[in-house]
Amino acid sequence: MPPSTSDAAADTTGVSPTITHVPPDTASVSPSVTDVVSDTVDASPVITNAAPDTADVAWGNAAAAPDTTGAAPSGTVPAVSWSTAPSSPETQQPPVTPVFVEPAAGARSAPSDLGSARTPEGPRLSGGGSGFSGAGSASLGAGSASLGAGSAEAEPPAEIAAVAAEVFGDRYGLALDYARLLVTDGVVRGLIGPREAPRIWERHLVNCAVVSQIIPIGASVVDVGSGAGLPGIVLAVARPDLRITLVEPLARRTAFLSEAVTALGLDTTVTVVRGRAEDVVDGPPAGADVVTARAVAPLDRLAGWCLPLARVGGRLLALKGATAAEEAAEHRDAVAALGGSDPVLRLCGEGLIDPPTTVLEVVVQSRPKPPSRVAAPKRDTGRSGGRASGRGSSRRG
Ligand SMILES: C[S@@+](CC[C@H](N)C(=O)[O-])C[C@H]1O[C@@H](n2cnc3c(N)ncnc32)[C@H](O)[C@@H]1O
Repeated sequence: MPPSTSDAAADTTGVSPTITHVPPDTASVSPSVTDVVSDTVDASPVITNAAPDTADVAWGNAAAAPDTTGAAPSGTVPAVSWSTAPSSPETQQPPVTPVFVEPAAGARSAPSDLGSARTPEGPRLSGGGSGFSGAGSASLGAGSASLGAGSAEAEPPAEIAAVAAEVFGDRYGLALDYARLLVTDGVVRGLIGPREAPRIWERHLVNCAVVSQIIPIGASVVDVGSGAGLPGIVLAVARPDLRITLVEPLARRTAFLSEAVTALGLDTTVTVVRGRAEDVVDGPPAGADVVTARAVAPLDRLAGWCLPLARVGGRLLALKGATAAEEAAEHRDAVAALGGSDPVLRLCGEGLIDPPTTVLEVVVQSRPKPPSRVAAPKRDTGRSGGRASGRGSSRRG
């Protein structure tokens, strides 16, 4: 089936998914946005009691990222090389049991403390900051040696400031607080690569926020593999009407997420669950209207993890990179076998960012039958004169 529109991006030529253009907004700024995140901090000494990671967390631009080691197909997702080289301690731990992560103790519970950080009219491009890192927070900022420099980097560059203000609206100040957190504690604690700090807005915050264009009002959202909160916390910042669950298996990341949620005053709308997506399917995250994932795994595996977390009629929104269309075509059959629709390629933020954020949307159409079991050997009842044998066999007296 050819794309439904002819003005699709060049990389979609000849492949099948329908391409849907989300109505563009009116802003004229076209920042250069790419999907590449470079995180080289896996060796960070802050890693201690981390849960197991998987080999699928370093997806993306394998050629460009030294730590992707060819384990992942190139170009399947924004290349967030969050790390996890096979030798990482994170890979050597036993599986984790899903747990809810309590909000950080002592952190402030209401965003009102942020006060002057809110600038509904537009970006605050200078000023003393909101005192976010550390102020009233249990541990964010503690031990951070680079808050000053990081805080300066948290301001969006001029060319994207107007877009950021438009995308986040009256939550812009909160987005700025989150940016400040990412470029300070996020870097110090090894959740964000240092090189990401200067481009945190265009490559991460705005890139994720525009996906809210295709999320209905009041939706329940599960963000699988949130990492430092992308896109989950960004969506929570931009859209207070959403109820969001962040699912992330690594302890140091859920610790950061929990602290960030509390410090940003998002406790009432955001829940952090430590666990793998495939292990939380029987828990509260299940039955969601929308499941999001960015840079977590190729579409077939992602569908296997995420579709069971959505209700029938709910949707997986997989944030992907430039080769999304090819990935959709490659994995269409696998997704269908999992009860998903044909993936539809949706472009979010057109007219705001260039390139727009590419999302593969899959609707949950049915629940696939569980794999059939191998028939158990017939139990010998003894009536035929044969001998009952084997473990667990029994005779009636
Ligand atoms: C490359 S990072 C991306 C983080 C974030 N989504 C972003 O775009 O910046 C992949 C994340 O997926 C998580 N992850 C890997 N396997 C997972 C699974 N089975 N269920 C949930 N999360 C998983 C990893 O722990 C890691 O935080």
